[in-house]
Amino acid sequence: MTLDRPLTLAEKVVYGHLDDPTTRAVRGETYLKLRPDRVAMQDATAQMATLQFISAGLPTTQVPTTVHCDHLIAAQEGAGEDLARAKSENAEVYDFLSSASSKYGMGFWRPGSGIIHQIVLENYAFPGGLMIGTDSHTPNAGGLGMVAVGVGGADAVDVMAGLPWELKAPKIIGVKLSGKLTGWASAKDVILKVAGILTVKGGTGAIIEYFGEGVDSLSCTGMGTICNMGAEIGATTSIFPYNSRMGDYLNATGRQGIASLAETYSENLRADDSAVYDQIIEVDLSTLEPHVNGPFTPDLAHPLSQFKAAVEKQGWPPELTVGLIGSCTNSSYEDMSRSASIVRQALDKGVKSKSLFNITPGSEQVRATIARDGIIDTFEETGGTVLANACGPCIGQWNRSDVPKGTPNSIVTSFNRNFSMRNDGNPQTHTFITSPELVTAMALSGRLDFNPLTDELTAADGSSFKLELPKGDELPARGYDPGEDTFQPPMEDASAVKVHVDPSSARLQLLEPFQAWNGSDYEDLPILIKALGKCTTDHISMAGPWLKYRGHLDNISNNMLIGAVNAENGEINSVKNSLTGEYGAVPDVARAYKAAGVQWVVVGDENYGEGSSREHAALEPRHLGGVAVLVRSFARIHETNLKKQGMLPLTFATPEDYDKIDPEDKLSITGLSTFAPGVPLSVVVKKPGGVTLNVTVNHTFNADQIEWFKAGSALNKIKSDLLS
Ligand SMILES: O=C(O)C[C@@](O)(C[N+](=O)[O-])C(=O)O
Ligand code: SF4
Repeated sequence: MTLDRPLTLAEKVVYGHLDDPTTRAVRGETYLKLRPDRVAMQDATAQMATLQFISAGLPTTQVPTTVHCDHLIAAQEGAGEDLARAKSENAEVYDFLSSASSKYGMGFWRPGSGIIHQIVLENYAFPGGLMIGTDSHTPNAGGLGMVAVGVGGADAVDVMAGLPWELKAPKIIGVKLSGKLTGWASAKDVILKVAGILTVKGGTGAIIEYFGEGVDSLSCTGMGTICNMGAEIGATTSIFPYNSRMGDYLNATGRQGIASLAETYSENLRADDSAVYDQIIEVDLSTLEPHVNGPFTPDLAHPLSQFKAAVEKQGWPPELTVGLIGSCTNSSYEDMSRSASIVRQALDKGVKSKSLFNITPGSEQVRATIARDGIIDTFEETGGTVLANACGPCIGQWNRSDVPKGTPNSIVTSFNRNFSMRNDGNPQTHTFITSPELVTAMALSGRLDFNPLTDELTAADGSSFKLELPKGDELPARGYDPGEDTFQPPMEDASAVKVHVDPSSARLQLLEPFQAWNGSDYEDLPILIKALGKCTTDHISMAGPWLKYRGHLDNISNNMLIGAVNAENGEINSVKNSLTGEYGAVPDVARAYKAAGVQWVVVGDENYGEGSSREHAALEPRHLGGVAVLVRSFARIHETNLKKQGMLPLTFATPEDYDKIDPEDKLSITGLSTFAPGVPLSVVVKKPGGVTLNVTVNHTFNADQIEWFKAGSALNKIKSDLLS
């Protein structure tokens, strides 16, 4: 690609992976066909991706691919017991993924290995690379200078099948970092602040690229934290330029060769001096203070100095029931060692954690190293519970027993999301996000409004003391201890391997192809639900106890939209069946429509489908008879997932038109016979009294994607192309 302009780093990496190097890319407009270097899938999304790969009848993956078992391990007693229980409870799913990995040439990281994004950083990420992952926090690898993008399983299938991966050329938002972190501030606070500035939809369609002298004051894993949480502002991904901190991390994790290549070609691993950004945000690290974000949304940012007042004013429960450090966002050696230094200070004063305190190491390597270095002992000495190397409470895999469901309470985590009900299924749990260091300090005090910069703790002898600044090693001084080898490499000859799906299984179900479009407009469709306000993928396809059904489309569809707020009555999981006039659970009403041969639509608000890459949020409405989702705006991944599954993601040309539609209206989607890129469609809204109004709706389909819709799904199109 010959370009007559200076390039940002993100463009250098993206355009360097074009299928056709002559493509001329226009940011925000051109659909790029790209060739990723790698695919990573976590066990809760890999099942459906693998089932789609199997249904396409493809022989083996064409691109290096790994499967990571990290989401299905429920936290209850602690690492050993929880992992043993998970291996027993999830044996069927692990066997399916393990055998499919062998059969289709994928590496398999067994349960206990660690969280996908930490494993990727430790083993596979490299500066200048491009990868996709079936998890929205895939961007964590931006901490090693990679363009790493979260996608739905169907996108992964494209790449595993040897097809190019399609991405609309992103805008590039620059974040210029100056100064150096001081005091209690950490890398986490950079993204907590940026989230407050950009909000949960501010990064949609954009790559966030960090630059400036402040970059060099951040550790590699700290840069990973910042990139990881870029998913919370809807960013396609985030990326840092190559620097010595990345080199140090690559050397510490046995990748000296990559480090030396990156040093040699570092010019290509940073933006050109006069690169142009679509927007620039400046953050002075020297004045950056710690932040606490929440509750219920990751962009509700509170500088620590203002948080105590906010807790009081808002009436959030000030007692801190549980502090949790870890998750893919903050579970590095540096995170653990800095947190342990705070615990140690308190223990030396005879003070243990007043709140329950849970710790999830990011990987077996981190666990083994912090165990060797006495850090686990320190956590356990203060009463902490070290959980399995897994997602656990972050995704609701938490058999929580300290607080009855429905009880208002506050927890604080070093995670990346805090949506309602996400961690423990309790809508009254107020989850706040901050750095692991601050989580630890708050847990020691037992209070949500504890500020270590101003407040004191009481020592065992009754004296008061202030916590000193956290101290920790960015990398283990004695090197990493790899711990147990939990990796199953791809098999050389997998011809004898059988992938078995029991037809009577409750957790795995082979997929049936979706029906092709019938060539007609959609007439007088009922609105299954008009969702009000925030409707994330956790609202559309809840995780937690539903994670066990992620490989069984019909069973998991019983959680469809049960967390969405019905604009008609302000309730969740209660909608009117327009055939009977009775109210019922959303999935039940959808099944009643399907049984009656009635197709339906969903109406939604801003940033619909925010959050996870779980394509179940698109597969489920498709499976239960939905044909379109009409909203004010979409989150990127979810909009693509809806297209991939043959649904119509549509947006109001006039956002205020959302208010003109009432739940009992009937919608007709017209103009489909001339469905074309850039040509809006028209929705005829019929009110119960017979009044009708026309609403113009937009879409972002390109010509290829319109073929997905006509074929019934992208997979149907792939199969027909492969067979032709
Ligand atoms: O949906 C899941 O499988 C859990 C997940 O890791 C997915 N995600 O972020 O894309 C998450 O954090 O929501
Ligand atoms: S955000 Fe939570 S659930 Fe998702 S990958 Fe990270 S640790 Fe796992």
